[in-house]
Amino acid sequence: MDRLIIEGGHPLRGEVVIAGAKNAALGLIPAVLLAEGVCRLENLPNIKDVNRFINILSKMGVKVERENNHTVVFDSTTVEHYEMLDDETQKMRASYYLIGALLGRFKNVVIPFPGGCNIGVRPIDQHIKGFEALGAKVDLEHGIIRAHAEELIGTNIYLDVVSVGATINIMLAAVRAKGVTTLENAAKEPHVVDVANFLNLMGANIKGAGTDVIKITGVDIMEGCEYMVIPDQIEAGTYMIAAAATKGDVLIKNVIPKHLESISAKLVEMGAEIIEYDDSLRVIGKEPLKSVNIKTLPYPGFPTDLQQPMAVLMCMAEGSGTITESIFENRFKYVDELIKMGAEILVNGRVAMINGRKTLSGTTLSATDLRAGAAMVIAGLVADGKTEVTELKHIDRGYEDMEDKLLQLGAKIVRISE
Ligand SMILES: CC(=O)N[C@H]1[C@@H](OP(=O)(O)OP(=O)(O)OC[C@H]2O[C@@H](n3ccc(=O)[nH]c3=O)[C@H](O)[C@@H]2O)O[C@H](CO)[C@@H](O)[C@@H]1O
Ligand SMILES: C=C(OP(=O)(O)O)C(=O)O
Repeated sequence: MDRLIIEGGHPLRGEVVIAGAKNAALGLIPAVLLAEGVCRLENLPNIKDVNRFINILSKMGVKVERENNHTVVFDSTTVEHYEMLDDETQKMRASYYLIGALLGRFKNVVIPFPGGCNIGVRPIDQHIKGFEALGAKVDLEHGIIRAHAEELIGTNIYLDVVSVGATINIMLAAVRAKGVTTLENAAKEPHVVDVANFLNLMGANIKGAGTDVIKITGVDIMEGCEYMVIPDQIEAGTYMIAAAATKGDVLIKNVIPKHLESISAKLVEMGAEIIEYDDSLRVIGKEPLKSVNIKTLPYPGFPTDLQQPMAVLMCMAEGSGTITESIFENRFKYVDELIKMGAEILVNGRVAMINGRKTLSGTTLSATDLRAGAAMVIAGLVADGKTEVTELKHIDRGYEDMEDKLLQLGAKIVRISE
């Protein structure tokens, strides 16, 4: 099993280029199944989940041509399969988008229940409610999801919870429904907008993505197109936090600063300096950092995917603060790992109270999930002595070349492969 060995105490300095967004790419890749033509996606992040999804499509009969590590051409015109019970499909969360895309294309789909980070129950009832409202019959038995529709018919759908996955999934099916679908209480994340923009370029008619009411007028034909994935808000936020935590000075390139406002605002409140440019951000870590209170919320609120790295930053600050996790009910498992380093964190239900103590001591840590893994790495960068991070399979699902990027920034980090 691979592990990272990190020698702490070296401020990050220099430039880092942010990859395409994992959670946008994972919506765009299945969307190519809706095109009667060739789609070319640029700026795909070179991460395990993306490569896994590309392989799944290839096994389904999509012709896949990799131009390079970040650009892939997909031709799904000859695909006939709507059943994908492969093991790989259940290893990732985003395989749930095959339901919307295959219902849109074939009115039929058979896939296993999706996997992904173990951060809560993660039901898909809102996805199913949406598909059923569009006219599909959905069965979930023995861990297999089967959905079928004679025809999909546009309708009004109100999501009971703001769900990124349900919003994108319902859009994927509704673009090929007859008539108009109005999706209310929709998620507004940048990746929802990215998938809507891609679908519109293919010929769909989606209005309102980025607001909480999305109107989708079904179309009969969608064509191939070329599209570039947006930069990863969460990867960018991770390096912003790492720069502030190590008291470094990092220019974070290829970002959309607007998508990072909630993170920039918290870092400034803590005392870091942020300079915004058109498509980059410079983060200058300052001493002392003050603790803050954070509540995770759907976009444009503070993203749940960054609360773990933020917890490490709050360990390095003066005073005490809280993190309230309002999206997932079990996203504090990583706290036990930080406590091994001497962190003072008390979790009570959805709230973690963190006493900043400005030092952590290196030890062996397990990346319990993807963003916990990022938090462990940042903890290693700031800790006294040596930290070893195991279970890198989680980090590899969502961060492109993390150790190389950190090495370029002056971190002392090495991956041991076994
Ligand atoms: C592949 C991908 O894009 N993953 C992201 C996606 O996950 P995912 O799509 O799973 O997250 P959702 O936005 O759907 O979940 C938000 C909340 O709604 C609940 N819920 C969701 C669907 C449903 O049918 N019923 C229900 O109750 C969830 O349990 C959770 O409490 O958005 C999350 C929230 O921004 C991010 O942390 C994940 O990185
Ligand atoms: C929770 C995440 O991923 P997934 O939904 O793919 O498990 C994440 O990206 O932080």
